Order: sequence, then C-alpha cells, then structure tokens
Amino acid sequence: MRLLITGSNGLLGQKLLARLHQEPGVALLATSRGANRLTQWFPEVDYQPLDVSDEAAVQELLARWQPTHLIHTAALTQVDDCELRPDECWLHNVTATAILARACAAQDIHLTHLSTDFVFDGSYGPLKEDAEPKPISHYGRSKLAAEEAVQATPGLRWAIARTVLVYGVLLGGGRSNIVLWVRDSLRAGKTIKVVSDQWRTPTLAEDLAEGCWLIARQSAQGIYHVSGREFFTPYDMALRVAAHFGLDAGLIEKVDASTFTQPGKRPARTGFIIDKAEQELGFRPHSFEEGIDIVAGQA
Ligand SMILES: NC(=O)C1=CN([C@@H]2O[C@H](COP(=O)(O)OP(=O)(O)OC[C@H]3O[C@@H](n4cnc5c(N)ncnc54)[C@H](OP(=O)(O)O)[C@@H]3O)[C@@H](O)[C@H]2O)C=CC1
Ligand SMILES: Cc1cn([C@H]2C[C@H](O)[C@@H](COP(=O)(O)OP(=O)(O)O[C@H]3O[C@@H](C)C(=O)[C@@H](O)[C@H]3O)O2)c(=O)[nH]c1=O
Repeated sequence: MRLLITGSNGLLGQKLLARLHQEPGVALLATSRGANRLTQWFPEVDYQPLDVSDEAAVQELLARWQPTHLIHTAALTQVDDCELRPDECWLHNVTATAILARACAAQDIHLTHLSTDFVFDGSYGPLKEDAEPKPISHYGRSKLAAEEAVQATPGLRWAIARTVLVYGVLLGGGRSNIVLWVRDSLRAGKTIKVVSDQWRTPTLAEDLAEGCWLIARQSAQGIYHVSGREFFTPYDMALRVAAHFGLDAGLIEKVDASTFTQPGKRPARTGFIIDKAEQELGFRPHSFEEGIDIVAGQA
C-alpha cells in the first residue's frame, strides 16, 4: 500500500503520521503546503510540499509517487475565516478537492475525503449518513460542494469520512482544543463562557485517524460518519473536564450561542450516529472520559 496524506501539518494529518509511520506494509508520503512542521517528531517520514489547489503540482506528484491510496485532510478549517474570505475558502476546499478527485480517478487511486457535520443545518441530530445536507455557513457550503465534486467524478473509488468537533494535541503549537482550553483556563482561575445550546459528538483526533485508516485499508466506498459516540453540549464537556481534573466548575458560565457574534453561523444540533462505521469498518472510538485522559497525557 502506498498512502499519500494531504494536509500533514494539520491536526488529523499529524495523527495519521503518528498512527501509520511504522505500520508494516505501508509506504507513507506526507504532504502539506509549505515546509514540513513535523520533522522533529517524524524524521523518517518522507515529505513533499504540496499545495493541493495547484493542479499541475498534484498531477506531477501523483504520477511520480504512484500512490494506491490518498487521504485528503487538507482544508481551510477556520469557519469564520471562510465566511470572511469566501473565494480563498472555495479554492482550498472545493477546487482543490475536485483537482485531487480527477487526478485520483485518472490513476485509479482510492480517495478518502474528509468532511464535516457543518454540511447540516443543525435542526436535528444525531445524524445518519443519509440525512439531508443543508449547510448554513460558507465553510459548510464549501465542504458540501467538495463532497459533491468527489461523488461526481467519473471512475473514482471514493469514501467520504464526515466528522465532528475534533479534539487533540497539535504538535508544534497552534490551535487549542476544548479539553485543554477548559483545563488551562480553570487552572489559571479564569471564567469561561461555554455554550449549552449546541449538541455534538466530540471526536478524539486519534480516533478519527484510526477511522480514516480503517477506510483506506479496506478501500471502503461511500459516506461514513466517524466521530465519538457520546452526545454532549460544549457546556457538558466543560463540566466533565473540570470534574476530571478536580477543578472549580463554578468558573464555567453557561451561555447561549447567541452571546457570541461570530461571522460564520454554527449549526445548533449535529452529532453523528456511527453505527455504519462500527459495523462495516470495525470503528471503536474512545469515550470522552478516555479522550480527556489521552489529551492530558500529551500536554
Ligand atoms: N477540526 C475539526 O474540528 C474538524 C475537521 N473536519 C475536517 O477534517 C479535515 C482535517 O481537519 P484538521 O486536521 O482539524 O484541520 P487543520 O486546520 O488542523 O489542518 C488542515 C491542514 O490543511 C492545510 N492546507 C490548507 N489548504 C491547503 C492546500 N491548498 N494545500 C495543502 N495543504 C493545505 C493547512 O495548512 P496550514 O497549516 O499551512 O494552514 C493545515 O495544515 C478537514 O478537511 C476538516 O474540514 C471536519 C469536522 C471537524
Ligand atoms: C471559543 C468558544 C467555543 N465554545 C464552544 C462552541 C463550539 O461548539 C465549540 C468549539 O468552538 P470553535 O469555535 O473552536 O469551533 P467551531 O469552529 O465551531 O468548530 C468546528 O470546526 C470545523 C472545522 C468543523 O468542521 C466542525 O465540526 C466544528 O466543530 O466550543 C464555547 O462554548 N465558548 C467559547 O468561548
């Protein structure tokens, strides 16, 4: 198996490298835009800079390296930035995915494409794979258009892994996650406002990487919901983090999402039913409690 990963500097990309860099029988090529930010942790992993919105570069690298499988994690994932810079968002999330899909079809490379709960409008959840998408943000619309581009590519063997509110430790710093944000704020005695009118099935980044690997290894095809199993509000999550570390939950202020004025609208109720991934792929995510422990052990 020759597996190429896009967006390897990102959270999921890193976890895929961690999971697969010593997997027997797998030749791995990590790619992301710009320099490799992970050399110090994975010095033996081959790396090529690749901006996936550059069609000529994508075609050249795929023809040269000849992957059998590709996991496409690269995307613009800052929901508010996507709202404020819609053209840039479309280029990196939609145009780039269409470029990859065409290139994979031309070489019969199995493509696993990453997508999101934000393709849904948040009117009900948890959701199955066949629920009707209806995005309410530009990020969500771009991710849905990318899904459609994948599905419409003739001759492509594809899987779409949709996921939800991913938490995990990002090597080399960068964006935090709900577990460390709550832990570190409470430790510092800071009050935090946490929403109690959004519902999610939070996903440990390591579990998502495992789910993607299960898809690629089996060359599975179709849409899979790959997330945690437990359905919580961020407020519930924050209380659990406080209890786990013995911190003062009195610092957690329960608020409605309407208190935040964010450019990108967030769906209220999402979360996934993951029966299909469990039954067809053998996916077994950790509980949120176990996930807190894993994250805390890394930072
Ligand atoms: N994180 C989450 O909560 C969720 C994520 N997802 C989806 O999962 C996938 C992975 O997300 P995650 O790892 O968290 O995201 P990150 O933002 O951590 O990583 C994405 C990576 O993609 C890179 N990238 C962006 N544009 C390009 C490009 N044109 N060419 C090459 N690389 C590019 C970014 O580079 P740089 O670092 O230089 O900006 C970044 O390193 C995404 O498709 C996302 O939409 C879905 C639901 C929830
Ligand atoms: C910053 C902040 C967040 N929250 C809550 C709201 C939200 O549900 C959760 C995470 O907030 P963020 O703004 O970090 O995340 P957000 O941009 O909403 O996260 C999304 O990212 C993209 C990439 C996805 O595809 C989605 O699955 C999704 O989880 O924490 C608070 O309650 N208080 C706060 O001060």
